[in-house]
Amino acid sequence: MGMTIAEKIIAAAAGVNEVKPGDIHTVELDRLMSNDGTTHLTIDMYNKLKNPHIADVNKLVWIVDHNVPCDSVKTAASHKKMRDFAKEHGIKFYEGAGVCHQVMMENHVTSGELIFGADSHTCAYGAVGAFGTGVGCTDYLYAMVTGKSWLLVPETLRFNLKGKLKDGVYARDLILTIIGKIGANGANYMAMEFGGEGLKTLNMSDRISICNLCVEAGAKTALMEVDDITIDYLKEHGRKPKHSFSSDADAKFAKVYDINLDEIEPIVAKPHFVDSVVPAKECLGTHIDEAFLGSCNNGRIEDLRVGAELIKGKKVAPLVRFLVVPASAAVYEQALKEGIIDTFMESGAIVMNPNCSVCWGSCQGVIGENEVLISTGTRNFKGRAGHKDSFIYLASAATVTASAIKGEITTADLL
Ligand SMILES: CC(C)[C@H](C(=O)O)[C@@H](O)C(=O)O
Ligand code: SF4
Repeated sequence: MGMTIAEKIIAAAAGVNEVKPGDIHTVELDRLMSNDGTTHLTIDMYNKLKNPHIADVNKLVWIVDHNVPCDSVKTAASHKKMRDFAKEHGIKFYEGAGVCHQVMMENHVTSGELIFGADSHTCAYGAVGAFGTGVGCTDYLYAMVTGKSWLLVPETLRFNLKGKLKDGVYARDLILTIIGKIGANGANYMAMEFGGEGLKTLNMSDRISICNLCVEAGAKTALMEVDDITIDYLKEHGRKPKHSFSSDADAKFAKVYDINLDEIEPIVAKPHFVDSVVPAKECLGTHIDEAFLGSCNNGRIEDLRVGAELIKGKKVAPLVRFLVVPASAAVYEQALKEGIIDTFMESGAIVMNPNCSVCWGSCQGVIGENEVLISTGTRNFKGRAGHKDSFIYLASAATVTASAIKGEITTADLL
């Protein structure tokens, strides 16, 4: 029987020839990422084990990214716990290097790997054809101690991409459209697989943005076919694929969607759900207090370029805060070289260090009561960016930047 990409990766990690949805398998994990959101809890549990040990320290990558630099005495204590433990055990450790998923993509992930991350957006790694999935710290600890875990083989939703996105329309608009179409529970415990001719028109940054957000439709993981764009990206970063899987012609999908990229328009997700999507044009004129360009979804150099091109020679609207936060130190450096940071500074934007920033909403840039934020972050749940009575609209880098310039929601073509 034919298999999907998710099934092939699980079969390889379980050391069996064939798996099918609903089977449960013990799997060997390739990598284990954890960040400052929960690692202190993992360490506390680890210290209570009867026989604490790490199966293979080389699999572990720990990243301080959510509250960087540290914003409270409480956070300082959990960061110190993480740092000390990483040092004692020789765990690969990053702090200030950027948002965990971007750091993982730049430095570690390769095609065909099976990766657990103690973070829900670990599905981003599907951009290079790796099975990444988010786990809680208990599952993380088990995997850390044994090097293994178990997986229920998910069904797969297949998205056949056709055509090409129009000018001024971005990957972010595409994935918000898909989430709006299938709903926040539309892919619960399923793999979302992307392929087709249209995929070849999307660069690695687009692919990361698409896979990253699939968890907002409930997906267990997201996966893209490995192609020349994947191989070139890996080569540029000094890596080779572990496996280059694509689905068999007779693979079984729970459902197949044909998506015509030419039909996608700029989209906005309205407060307080990621699937509350409408064409951005329906939100024109909505007053904003703050705009955020950053996060693991849209803080890459490609996103900053889009924003910088729009804002060059213009100013952020009076009394609006525009926070620009590169997703990694590497992105920041590249933006400096290209004069992009200068452009943002000249416009009156506030450029911050690489971190989760407003997307996480408990470190910097939090919004107050009744305030409105337009954001390239991943979530717009009530209170996510600050006060419980505040409002978040999600959109592409272009729509966010255009809105920062206008002081109200607008699209780039209307500037
Ligand atoms: C802190 C972390 C556990 C959390 C997640 O799992 O996604 C965060 O990154 C988020 O985006 O809400
Ligand atoms: S940038 Fe946002 S979505 Fe990404 S890891 Fe940080 S808090 Fe989570």
